[in-house]
Amino acid sequence: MEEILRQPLVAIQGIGPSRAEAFYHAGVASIEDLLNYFPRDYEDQRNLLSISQITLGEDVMIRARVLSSPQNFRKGRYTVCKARIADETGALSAVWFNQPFIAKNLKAGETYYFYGKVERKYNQIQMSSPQYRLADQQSETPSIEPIYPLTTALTQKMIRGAVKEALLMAGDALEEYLPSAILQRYHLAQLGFAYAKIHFPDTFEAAGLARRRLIFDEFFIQQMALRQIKKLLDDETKGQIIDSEGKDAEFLAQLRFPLTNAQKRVWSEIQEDLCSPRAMNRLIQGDVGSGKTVVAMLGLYAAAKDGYQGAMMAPTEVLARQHFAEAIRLLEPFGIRVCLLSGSLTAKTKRQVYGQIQTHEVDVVIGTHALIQEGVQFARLGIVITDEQHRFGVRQRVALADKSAAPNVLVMTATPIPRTLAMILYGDMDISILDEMPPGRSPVKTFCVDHTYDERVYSFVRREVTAGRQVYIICPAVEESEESELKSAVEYQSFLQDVVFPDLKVGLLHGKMRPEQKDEVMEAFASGDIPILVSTTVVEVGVNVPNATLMIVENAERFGLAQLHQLRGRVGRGQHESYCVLKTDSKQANVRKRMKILVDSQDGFYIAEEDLRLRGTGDVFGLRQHGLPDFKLADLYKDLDILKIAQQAAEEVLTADPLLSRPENLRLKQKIEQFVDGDVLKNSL
Ligand SMILES: Nc1ncnc2c1ncn2[C@@H]1O[C@H](COP(=O)(O)OP(=O)(O)OP(=O)(O)O)[C@@H](O)[C@H]1O
Repeated sequence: MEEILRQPLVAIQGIGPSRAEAFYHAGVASIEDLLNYFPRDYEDQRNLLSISQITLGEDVMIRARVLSSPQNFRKGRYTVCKARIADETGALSAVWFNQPFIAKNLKAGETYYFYGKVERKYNQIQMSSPQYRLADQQSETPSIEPIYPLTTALTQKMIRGAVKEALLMAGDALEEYLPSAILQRYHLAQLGFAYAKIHFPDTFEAAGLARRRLIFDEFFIQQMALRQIKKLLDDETKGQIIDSEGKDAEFLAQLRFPLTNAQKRVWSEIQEDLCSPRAMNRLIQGDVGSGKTVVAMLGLYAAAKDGYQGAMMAPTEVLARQHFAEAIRLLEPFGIRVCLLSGSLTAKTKRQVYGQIQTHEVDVVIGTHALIQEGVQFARLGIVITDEQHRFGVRQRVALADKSAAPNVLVMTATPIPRTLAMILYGDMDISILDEMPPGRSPVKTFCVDHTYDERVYSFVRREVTAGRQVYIICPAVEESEESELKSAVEYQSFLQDVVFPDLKVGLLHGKMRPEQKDEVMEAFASGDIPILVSTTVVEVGVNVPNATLMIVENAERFGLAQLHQLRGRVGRGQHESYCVLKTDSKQANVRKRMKILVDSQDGFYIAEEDLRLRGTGDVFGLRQHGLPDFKLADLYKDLDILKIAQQAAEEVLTADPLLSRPENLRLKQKIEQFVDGDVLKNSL
């Protein structure tokens, strides 16, 4: 029955290849796509008024005749198209901005329906950018009409007509697949009703119910899929059992500090996972500087001590080196053999290292992802530690689970993902949170200034350097072009070196440098040889130089809030008072607002929530990178309550029928499989 949904658009009467192509450009290829091409708004034609009845400031529908041919004229940066329109009770002007083609489409003497807001402008009554369509001769019943997002070759009329046909054709294919108990408990509309009414509602209430049901479905199917996958992994993986109970004392004794309570708690959660036969699949979420590295080292230590190998993958070469140095310091004293797999190794050395890994001559391998992904064979891999951007895909894990023994996987993230989002992104993982900073940290004092403060900022830099501290100066990547990113950091470094601080060493770090060069600079900065480092965001994640106390971010408006929070996290990592100066010349209100959030708060979770609130889910600190599935209707911020019931419902359905083997759940099961196989989750798998 559902085959009908997969039919191409040409199956719809009246849609030929060229119109199908126009739909294709709007992302609509099949009948199902068309049904899921939701209106962005509605026009309320029930509210058909005569011109004399109009209340200013409200959206209204009028039926009016175009008096004379519309005219285009320029006004500043805009092309304005203006038409006089009238009914029996009065006349007004309709105006459109930057849509000169309207002048050709609207015919003088014809009668149209116009829908839009009527306002008084320059002492004239005018309707701004109204939707319009030719009034049919036959008498029509007034209705609520959908307004779809348009692309150039499509009109509202074409889409409305096609959707009407598609709904008729789909008929039974939109049969309900949710158990009726769930529909009743959560007051959800039937699926068929939802599709019919989201497109052509009789009332706004019906449209609301339809929307709620379809948003529920988006969340529900996604949650069900993640839970199914988690369950599959839980049931089927035969994890490597690493018993570290009571064996960590000597490691802990060598640390220069006791673990924070949060670190202790998270470590014991990991220990529990490690000694269970089910493979660990855990995410550690910790704000910048909360001390994730030492927890990772404990994991590697435990694995090595129990006769397993461990791998830790870092997102950048700089970070891999830093972790490697830390591993040498913390693990080698216990006879644990550590090696670095880095892009800068010669092919010969690499082969040697591969051999050593295969024969278990090394216990812990630290590297960047590329190398680990090259298919390094481990003799006895017990634990894999990675970062969130490169978390093992679900598919990879399922594949690993198929083998005799699956490694334990620990994913670390410093991105303060709001909890609600974390549940969506990582619904297939267990989550541990490091919600405590090591003692002795004081907040990084943050200021936002414009270029008129340059001189003062330079003196501030000098003051910190004179006091023996170090400074980062971050330059933004400029407009996607890597060339210009490189240039701006390079130019600024030479300006600072030659003109402002000729007596001090100003280092330079950017992604285009060779790995050895980057290492050299990072090492020189870490050891204090370079007091001032001009860098691109290469230092964003994880770099740890506790003596650095001042960070200056140029063009701060170019960075996302969470990214700025990450960058700021490079200072304030030691005992000294630290500062962050956000430089921007932007006067835009939203930039000011965003900067103020950082000036006022140090709490990554709060910052992320605010970012989410200010921006909606459009591009919350690059969520795309996290593989967040695209929701068509759902908005993570506004629809949280629906997400919550979707989670409850998923729990309920799976508790009653864990394998979805009951006949009434058959369609649901198919839907989930389709979802997992299909495009929707592709990114996060
Ligand atoms: N319990 C602790 N007490 C005192 N200092 C600690 C503690 N744990 C970690 N540190 C120190 O805090 C600093 C930050 O730790 P680490 O680099 O592990 O942070 P992180 O969570 O990885 O941060 P980021 O996300 O910024 O990389 C390091 O200098 C580390 O030695």
